[in-house]
Amino acid sequence: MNIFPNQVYPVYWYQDHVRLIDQTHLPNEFAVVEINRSDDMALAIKTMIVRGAPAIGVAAAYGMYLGAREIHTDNRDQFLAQLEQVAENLKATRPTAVNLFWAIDRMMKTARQTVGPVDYLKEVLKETAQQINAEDLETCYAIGDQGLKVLPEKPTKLRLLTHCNAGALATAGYGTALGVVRSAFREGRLERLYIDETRPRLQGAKLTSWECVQEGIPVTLITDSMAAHCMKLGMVDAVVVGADRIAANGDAANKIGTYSLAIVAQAHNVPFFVAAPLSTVDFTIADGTQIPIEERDPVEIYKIGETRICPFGVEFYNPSFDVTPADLITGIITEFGAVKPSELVQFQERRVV
Ligand SMILES: CSC[C@H]1O[C@H](OP(=O)(O)O)[C@H](O)[C@@H]1O
Repeated sequence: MNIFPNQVYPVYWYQDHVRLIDQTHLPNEFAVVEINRSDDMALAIKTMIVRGAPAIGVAAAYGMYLGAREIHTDNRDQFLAQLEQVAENLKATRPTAVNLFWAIDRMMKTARQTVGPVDYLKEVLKETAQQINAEDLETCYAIGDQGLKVLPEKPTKLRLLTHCNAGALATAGYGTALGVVRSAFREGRLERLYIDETRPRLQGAKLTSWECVQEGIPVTLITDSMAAHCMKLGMVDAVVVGADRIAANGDAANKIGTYSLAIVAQAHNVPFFVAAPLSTVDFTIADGTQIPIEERDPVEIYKIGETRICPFGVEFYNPSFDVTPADLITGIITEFGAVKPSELVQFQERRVV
C-alpha cells in the first residue's frame, strides 16, 4: 500500500504519448519530456533522461509500442521483421540492466504469439506495455513490504544506508531499495537514511535525496568514501541497495561503488541487502562474471557541472557498475520474498517473460 502523497512516476503513458521525468535536470528542475517515437525513447534511455533498471525496462516496453505504431504494413511477417529492428535499436542503448532486455523480449514474444491483423497486434502491444508499467509498481510495493520482514529487529527505529538511486525514479514508482526504506518509514521503523552521493553521476545526492525530502524521510547525505567510517562508528544498522542484473548464483551488478560498500558492510557485520524484482534476475547466466559492465563517457568523471576537475593529459576509466559476489550479500529481497542468494533459483519458474 502506498501512503505517500508525493509519489512520483518517472515513466507513464499520457493520452497518445509517453511522458518521462527528465532526471538529468533533478533536483533543481522538475521537467517532463514527451516521447512520441521509438528513436527518441532509445535516446532518452541512453542519455539517462530515464534511468534505473526497472524504469528503463518500462520505458523500453513503451518504446516497442511507439516503434510498432510507426510501422505501416498490413503484412504480419513484414511487421514482425520491422518490430525486431525496433527491438535491436532499444537493446543497443545500455548493456547492463537486464530489465531492458526482459521487457523488450516480453513485447516481442507477445507480438509473435498474438493472432490477428497488424492493427490488433499494435493494440495488444500498447496494453502489454501498460501492463508492464502497472506490474512494476505493484512489484515495488511488494518488495518494500517483503523487505520489512528481514530488516534487523533491533533497534526498533533503524539507520539504513543506500547507494545510488533505487527509488521511485528508478522504477515505475515507490522503488526497490527505497521501497524498503519507504515501507520501514511508513511502519515507524526508520530513524534515518544515509545516502551515498554516488560518484560520478551523483544519483544519490541528486535523486535519492530529492525523493526523500519530498516525502519527509529523514536523510543524511555522505560522500561514498565516508560509508566505511560511518559503519566503523556503528552509525548504520543495515545497507539496502538496488540491482541492475543478478546472476543465477546471486552475484549482483549494481552502481559502481556497491561492491566496496558490501566489503565494508561485511567487515563491520552490517547486514547487506539487495532489493530487486525477479525481472532483474538473469537465470541464463551462472554467475556475475558474465554480466556486461557498461562504460560511460569519461566526462562524467572529469566534469562536475561545467567545471573540469582535472588537467588535460590524464586517462580515464568509467565503469558504471560493479558486481557484488553472492557471499557478501545477506539477502536478496524480491516481490515473492527475501532469500539467501543461493536460494534465488526457487523463484525461477515465477519469472514472467
Ligand atoms: C532499481 S534499479 C536502480 C539501479 O539502477 C542504477 O543505475 P543507473 O542510474 O545507471 O541506471 C543503479 O545501479 C541503481 O541501483
